[in-house]
Amino acid sequence: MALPLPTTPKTQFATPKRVRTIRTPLMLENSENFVVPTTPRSQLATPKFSKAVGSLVSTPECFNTVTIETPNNNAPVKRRSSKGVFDQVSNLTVAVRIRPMNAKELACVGSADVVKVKNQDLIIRSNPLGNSSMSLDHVFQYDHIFWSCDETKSLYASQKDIFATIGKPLLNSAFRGYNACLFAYGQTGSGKSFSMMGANTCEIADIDSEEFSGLTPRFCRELFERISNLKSDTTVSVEVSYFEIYNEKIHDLLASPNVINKLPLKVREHPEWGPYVVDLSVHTVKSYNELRNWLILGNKSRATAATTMNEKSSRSHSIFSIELSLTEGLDDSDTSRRSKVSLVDLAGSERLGSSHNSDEKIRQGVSINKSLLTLGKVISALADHKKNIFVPYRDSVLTWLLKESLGGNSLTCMLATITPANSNLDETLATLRYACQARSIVNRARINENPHDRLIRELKSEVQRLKALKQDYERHSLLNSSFTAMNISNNEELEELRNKLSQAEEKLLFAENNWKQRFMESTELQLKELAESEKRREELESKVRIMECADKSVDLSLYKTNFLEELEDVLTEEVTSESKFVEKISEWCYQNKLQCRISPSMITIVDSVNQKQTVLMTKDSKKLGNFQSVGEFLQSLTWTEIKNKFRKLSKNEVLSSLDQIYQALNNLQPSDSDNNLNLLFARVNKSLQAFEAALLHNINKNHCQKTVSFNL
Ligand SMILES: Nc1ncnc2c1ncn2[C@@H]1O[C@H](COP(=O)(O)OP(=O)(O)OP(=O)(O)O)[C@@H](O)[C@H]1O
Repeated sequence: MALPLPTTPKTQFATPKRVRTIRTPLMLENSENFVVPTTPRSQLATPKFSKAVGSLVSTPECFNTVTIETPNNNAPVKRRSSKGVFDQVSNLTVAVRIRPMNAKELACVGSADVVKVKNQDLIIRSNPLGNSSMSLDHVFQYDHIFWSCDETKSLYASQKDIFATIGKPLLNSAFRGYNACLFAYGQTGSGKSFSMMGANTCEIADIDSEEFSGLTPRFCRELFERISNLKSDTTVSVEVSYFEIYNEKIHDLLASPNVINKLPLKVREHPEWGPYVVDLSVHTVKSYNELRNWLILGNKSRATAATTMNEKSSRSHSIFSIELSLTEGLDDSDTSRRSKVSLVDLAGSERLGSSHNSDEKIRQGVSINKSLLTLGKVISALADHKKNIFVPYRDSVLTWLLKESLGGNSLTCMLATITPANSNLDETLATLRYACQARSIVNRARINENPHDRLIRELKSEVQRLKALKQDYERHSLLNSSFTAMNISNNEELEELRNKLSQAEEKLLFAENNWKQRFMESTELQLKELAESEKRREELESKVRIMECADKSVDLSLYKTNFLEELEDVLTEEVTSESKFVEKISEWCYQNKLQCRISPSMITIVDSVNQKQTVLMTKDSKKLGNFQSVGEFLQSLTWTEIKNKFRKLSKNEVLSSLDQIYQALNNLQPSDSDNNLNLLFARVNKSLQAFEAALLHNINKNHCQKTVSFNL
């Protein structure tokens, strides 16, 4: 689309603040191909916006105004570092894509294409005072500018070109073990989803179409192509997850249908791996087709809402993540690397006021803006490069989750999408300035690998480097063999190099041996544990076998017991002849008022009235059968006279003795706290009382002899 021919401004005007103004001769311009300044780049650098100078410039008739909006030259330039903590320190790669004008934009009264790409410059022409006779050109520079407005022109950048320029380098990085992130930023309808996913994100044919397929499917396709070309001893694992952030809430786009739309997921931060989504479903994929199915499923689940700008405009931020793990080698010297790739399609960045939305959409817009607003704050804090500046990553879910991708352990690319229509000029300028600022962000990426692998890899590359140097020197010294003086110095350097090389080789050998040793130790330990658990498993299995066997073939009914039956048996057990004998004797004694003392083997019968006693053995029970009655049997026994050694006690004496015992017990009463002793005393007391009662009850008084006898 041709730019309108600018006419020379007649009056002085104020250049917008924060931009440096230079003057371009108007004579050199034409409507087709206007010319941008040929000033060397270093001179064109614009100071940072925050420190930028505003100036009032009087523009002569023959000049049009050009503002250079590229970030200042003090921003860190791309650099690599093989030493130190980080493997790669580099600025965010920023690319801009311009889509063709759509029917609606073309139909606008006075519609015009205000975007022009010239060499490395992106030029936006504006009429600051709404006056078509005055124009202001904003010149921006980025790492890549993709002009996708007319495919018949050579400048045209197709989906394939875009992937080749910004997608492939990230894929290369992922295979080397770096985290990577690609995010699309721009106003609604500017082509973010088209660039990231394709024309129609829910159809296989479109996702795979050579013409329309976007960055994400191309990335995944090439990922599996490369995997298929890897060495056969490489073990690969690919896991994918897909979620959206909608109204600051996270929804899993790949969760099973019964989980979907349930409670939003939460973000947590792991000290080593950074922020992550808790309980997000992760799916292992073995082929591109499998992965594409998940991608389409996720795209279908995305929340969409119509806006005035784009019928199916997405109001959510979506993040598709791929985790790639590679282990090379099948023996003890294998090395493994892993990387996480995040492909992010942000929601439209336009200001809320520019779309006429319902309340719900305004609410969505507020949340979307919160995330994008925080993204803006994060980008400006990171672009500032001041030490200890606070970066508000945690102020929104989006920035928290993108923390590693913005100024962290990741190689990151931002794709800013814009429309060429003059009706979107403000949004376009805002997007481009945002993108400019993002260029200053410096990421510090590390290869994600185990420390041993890292050490060995670094030493190997050092050995390679030194070997190459040594060969160079040797070749060099051969060529110059005729120059003795030079030869001497070369020899010295060669010697030094040899030393360095042998030291590095020694270190490498040591590290490899050390690693092998540790590997063997841990393998041994694992084998031991395996053997232990195998043993336990066998024991358990054998127990199970025994139980199964017992269950099948042993008749346990024989061992069944019935307690009540057994008790009954005990109670009804046949009384032995001896116990019957003891029973008969004691009964007879009781009836005839004789004392009968029973012990296990003998019975002593005392006739206290006649002062006689006899002893019979229980084992003589059979003798009872020879007599008519127990009395007869007892009379047949030998009775001996009782020799009374004890003085007979009077009742009073007995009672007073008991009183004394009670008294003593009272005096000896233990303390309240000694429960066991108290219990014992209570029992003694009770026994004494029982004894006393028994005495009184069984007393026989003999008034003639003034004696009492106790029948106990
Ligand atoms: N480079 C392009 N070439 C042709 N058509 C394009 C291009 N970029 C975008 N479009 C078309 O423009 C329309 C809007 O694009 P897209 O849906 O990608 O915008 P978006 O920025 O993702 O919007 P939203 O923020 O609402 O998601 C679509 O119909 C898409 O096909």
